[in-house]
Amino acid sequence: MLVEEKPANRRLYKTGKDSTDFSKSSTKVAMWCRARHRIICLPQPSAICGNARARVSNLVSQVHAGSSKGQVEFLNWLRNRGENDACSKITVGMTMHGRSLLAARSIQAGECMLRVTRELMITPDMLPEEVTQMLPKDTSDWARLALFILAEQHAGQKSAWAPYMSCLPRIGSIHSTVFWKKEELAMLRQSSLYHETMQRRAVIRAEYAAVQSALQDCRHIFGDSVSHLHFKHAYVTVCSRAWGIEALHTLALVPFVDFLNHDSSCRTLLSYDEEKGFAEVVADRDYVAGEQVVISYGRLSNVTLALDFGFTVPHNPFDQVEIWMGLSRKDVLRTSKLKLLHSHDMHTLPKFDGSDSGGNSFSMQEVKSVIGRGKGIPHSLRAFARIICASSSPAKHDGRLARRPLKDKIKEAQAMSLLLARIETLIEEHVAAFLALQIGSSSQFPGCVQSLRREMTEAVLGGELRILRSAAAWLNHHSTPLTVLND
Ligand SMILES: C[S@@+](CC[C@H](N)C(=O)[O-])C[C@H]1O[C@@H](n2cnc3c(N)ncnc32)[C@H](O)[C@@H]1O
Repeated sequence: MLVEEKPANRRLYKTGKDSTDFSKSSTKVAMWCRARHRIICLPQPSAICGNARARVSNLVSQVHAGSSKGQVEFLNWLRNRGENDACSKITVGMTMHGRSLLAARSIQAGECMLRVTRELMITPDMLPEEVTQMLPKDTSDWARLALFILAEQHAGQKSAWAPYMSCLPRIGSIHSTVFWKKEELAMLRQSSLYHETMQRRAVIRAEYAAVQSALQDCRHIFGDSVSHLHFKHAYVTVCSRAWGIEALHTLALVPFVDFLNHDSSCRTLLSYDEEKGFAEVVADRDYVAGEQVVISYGRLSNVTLALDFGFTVPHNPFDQVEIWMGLSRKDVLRTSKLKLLHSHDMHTLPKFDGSDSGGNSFSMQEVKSVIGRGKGIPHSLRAFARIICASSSPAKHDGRLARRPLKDKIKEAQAMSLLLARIETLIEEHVAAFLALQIGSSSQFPGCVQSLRREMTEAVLGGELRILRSAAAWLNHHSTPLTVLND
């Protein structure tokens, strides 16, 4: 059987469009759930809510209530703006996850913990008009909010948002893989996170280039020079804190709400009430006074958490792994197989030069049961494997049929074996990367930043390995003619 390997630089294959398309595709990816006029808002760029059990360790003993000068100033500023419903039950403090929100008194599940008004939200249209006029039309909302932050930070104490701006992360304190050194990122080569990070960097670079004239002509707003690092830091700050507010058709920074840390077991989301014009957070559990209050950023894998937010969670129930499958150039049936794939909406990605790569990337999740139906391994991936394995020119309707197990059990077993071989190769590569990480002496990762990034790498590779092994166990069981599934 002939299988084409993943192209060396998948970034160019992933969208087949220029890098600035990230912002548009992320807008599409973002999801909101509507309940009457109340709309659930989700952090962007990311996805939906989660309910699995893997709690953030929010030990009360590690919590320090809000006493720092900056935090007191921030809370006073919030009250002066009339946002009393924000902080009547909640206060600001520090935990092992940085600035955090804490219950100021006991809170019951189902209770509204905090409420903030529309006026507190920072949206991209709040950039000064003279800056907006200088921006290319397709400047993303992320870039616009990044420029807003840079402008307000330049204004310093004169900014109406100064107490909030001073609470935003400092340069060097966000651990998104976008900021990792070459040798740190190299540890992640086996993961899709590596390519996604390169892609994100390219997007930020392109957006930085596109806003140059605004930065240069509005020095009175931004200061004499905004370096690429400053812009990138502001951009990633937005990625790690902004929410998509569908009712307002916008991305928004929501001060105070963005001090909430993520817990993958939490079912609490931010919702926006269109009629009353406020956003609120309702508790999904009881909290005792002083305990850290958490929210869900969505059902996010460690790859997304590491890229967008700069952290990972252990045993993340929403982990995924990307698998590349492609038709070989040497396959004599390649053209007819490609035609068949395309006629059944099974896309193959274009290469940088516009030609067809003959393959695609598939997201796989953990397969929970070896003897079950293999939920977690996408049907489209299995169909792709069946089509790769076809040894005669497939009939027109075969694409649809390929989504079901083949009637010929030997052929079905061959297709599943092909998939298994691909997954076993990935397992070997992941194990080798994992071993290299273990062997790497601590002198290679001297400081706490390095050891944190090493832990993040372990969480990403470990999660992917867990999924790959679960799929291999299922495929091992279903890749002989005796055990293949019947539809
Ligand atoms: C929306 S902000 C939350 C407030 C943040 N802790 C702060 O200091 O401003 C998101 C950032 O909080 C941190 N964070 C949130 N949840 C976390 C978690 N479960 N584990 C580790 N860090 C977390 C990460 O640094 C992330 O980029």
